[in-house]
Amino acid sequence: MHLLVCPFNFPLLSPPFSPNLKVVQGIDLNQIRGLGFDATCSLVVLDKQFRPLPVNHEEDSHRNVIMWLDHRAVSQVNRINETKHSVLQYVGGVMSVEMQAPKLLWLKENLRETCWDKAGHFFDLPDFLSWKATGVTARSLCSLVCKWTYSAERGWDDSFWKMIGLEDFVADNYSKIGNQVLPPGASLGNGLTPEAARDLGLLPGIAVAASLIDAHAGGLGVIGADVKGHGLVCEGQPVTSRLAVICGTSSCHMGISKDPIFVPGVWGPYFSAMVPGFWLNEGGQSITGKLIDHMVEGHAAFPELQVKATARCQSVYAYLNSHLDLIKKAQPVGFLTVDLHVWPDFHGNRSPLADLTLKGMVTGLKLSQDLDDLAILYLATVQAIALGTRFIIEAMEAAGHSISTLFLCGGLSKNPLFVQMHADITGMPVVLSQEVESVLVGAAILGACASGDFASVQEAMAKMSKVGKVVFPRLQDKRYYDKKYQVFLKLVEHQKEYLAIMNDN
Ligand SMILES: Nc1ncnc2c1ncn2[C@@H]1O[C@H](COP(=O)(O)OP(=O)(O)O)[C@@H](O)[C@H]1O
Ligand SMILES: O=C(CO)[C@H](O)[C@H](O)COP(=O)(O)O
Repeated sequence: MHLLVCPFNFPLLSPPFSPNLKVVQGIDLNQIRGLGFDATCSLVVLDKQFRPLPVNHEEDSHRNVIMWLDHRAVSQVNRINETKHSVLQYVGGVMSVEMQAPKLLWLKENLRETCWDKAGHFFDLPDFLSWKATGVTARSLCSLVCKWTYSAERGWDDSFWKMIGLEDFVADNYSKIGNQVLPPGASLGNGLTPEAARDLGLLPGIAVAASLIDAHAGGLGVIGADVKGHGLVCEGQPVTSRLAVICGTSSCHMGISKDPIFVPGVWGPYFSAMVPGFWLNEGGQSITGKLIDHMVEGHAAFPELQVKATARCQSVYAYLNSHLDLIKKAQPVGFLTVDLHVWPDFHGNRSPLADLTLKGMVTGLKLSQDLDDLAILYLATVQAIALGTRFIIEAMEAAGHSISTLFLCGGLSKNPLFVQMHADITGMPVVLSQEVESVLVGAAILGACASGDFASVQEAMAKMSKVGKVVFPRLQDKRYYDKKYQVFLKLVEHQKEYLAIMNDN
């Protein structure tokens, strides 16, 4: 049996459906039984005839997607948060500017005639993809619960939409944002339409699953693996002791529980939004991989790094890691940042502070800007991201989670330094999957459920997620990282003090 996975981790224009067909090269198409989608939670806007509508003042309908990390709707989200509506309890107490309600309100307030009045369908990107494949407009419970304030138990809350000025959705029974909701992995309609099959180079009628947001697919892809024989504390413990960390452009920290846990500043609790029957809390850092790229590529020594890495046929990150090994001498590599500290919120803080006004900070810069400086700044950035993970875990544990093991996936999990720093700084073992692209495993799990090959998502998770490597923390370095963490917390405290000084009249 082969399962096709189609990840779309980027916003795309509505038509045409432009897949990467390499994934099925050399495979007998008759063996492809199910198709699952995951994508970032970007907002796709279509008119009543399903044609793209512009989400910009230039009226360019080729740009009909508001990307997840777009922070245009700051005023709208502030007003939504001021309502203190009870649905906000289920998004960590504070709605993020990256969710869909503020973006929708922005469209209504800013592009009334060119977009809002003409709009027929607002989709989360994963739901757009499953609609495009099947013609079925049903939404996934995952996207609606996590980004649109839908409750798995109570459905839409009319009073919320009325209170924030989007009563339009209530009046038409939510037809534009979804009034048919299916659990991730449920089979959609008659499967792949002939038109989509032609576009994708697949056979019509294969099962297509209700989709997942990318981070949630990553969570499914890793969290249920059988860990026997790896010497892990989580062996024999409930799955709720595992935290899936999906780290790519951003990082998402997915923890599950049997009962709802309210963690201030951490999204959720969301019922059945990832693993059916479990509540999900989702911590996050809005930029992580993007921040590392930004720090490295913006440094004066980057051109020299590129030349040297290319000469060795290495990625810049592999080169930097080996360079750090050279300059560390006898000490552990992490100790190179004793006087260089980074606060990583260059795009605001998602969790646990839920403060989009926070900015990045670096302290300890010198006049020199050579390759050693670049490598050490890169290390301090990686450490800052790992310290941010520790900050999120502490908030989750203070609220009732009990986490013992991290399961990492996403582009950053290919970086051994990033993985080791997460182990050392959190003090927890890090499990990497056999399949590096675990987000795709999550999408394949959906396809396998839709095709009926597995009776439940849990069964598919247990069979399809596999442990690869385990990285243990260097506990002898704990004292050093505890001190780094103390400085980390001071940085944000100081940033708030600066703001207070500047705002004092
Ligand atoms: N081989 C690698 N070594 C180190 N870092 C990597 C590697 N590949 C990707 N990355 C990092 O991962 C990030 C992208 O992760 P990815 O999961 O592909 O992104 P997305 O979240 O957008 O799907 C990049 O920003 C980069 O910092
Ligand atoms: O909010 C999300 C998950 O809930 C986004 O989809 C996610 O953070 C985007 O991630 P990336 O660009 O790293 O794939």
